[in-house]
Amino acid sequence: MINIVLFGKPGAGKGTQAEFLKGKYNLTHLSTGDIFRFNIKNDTELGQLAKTFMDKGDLVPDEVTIQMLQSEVDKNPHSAGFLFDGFPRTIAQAEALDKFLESKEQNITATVALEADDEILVQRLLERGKTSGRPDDQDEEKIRNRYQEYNEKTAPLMQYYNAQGKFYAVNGIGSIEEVTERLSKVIDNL
Ligand SMILES: Nc1ncnc2c1ncn2[C@@H]1O[C@H](COP(=O)(O)OP(=O)(O)O)[C@@H](O)[C@H]1O
Repeated sequence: MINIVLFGKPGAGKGTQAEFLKGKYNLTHLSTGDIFRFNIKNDTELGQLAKTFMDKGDLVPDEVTIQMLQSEVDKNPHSAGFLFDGFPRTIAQAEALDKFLESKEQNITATVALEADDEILVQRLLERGKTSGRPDDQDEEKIRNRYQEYNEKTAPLMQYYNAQGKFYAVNGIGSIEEVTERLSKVIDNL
């Protein structure tokens, strides 16, 4: 069983790469962003709560996100492994995930980061915003706020996983296939 955290700044290509990796390694893909958006679309209680944070580019509170993620994992008891995309995003989430997996006699195998320059990513997101319909992609101020959230709350996770000897980084700039190839090399060597 392998459990991979796909790590990277907003727009780094996590969702795109996850689409390829989940099939290749037979993993259950859990994107917290996608799950929140699904709930917003269906106007659930969780969606209404998450929307107030997401629309501003703020993180959704940890308790809400952690609980949701755990229930998604529990919905897939026969999974051969998970690909976590957009989670964890804070140290509290990473600690909760470690504890939760430990209670199931599992752990995170590796965290793989997609690296890319902020200015390239902001342009990518603004481009995506033209067609995605995502309010958080359509306004440069909201995008900048997501980067601030990332730098303050998410970036420290690199150190967290590095201290566990589980952190790997690949260059996220290149064609989709090139980046998939780089990620696969890391995963194949785990
Ligand atoms: N693990 C998480 N913790 C808190 N909020 C989250 C988490 N995952 C997603 N979100 C919320 O959903 C938004 C969109 O997330 P995501 O789709 O992963 O987009 P991106 O990485 O492109 O910013 C985030 O800005 C945040 O508001």
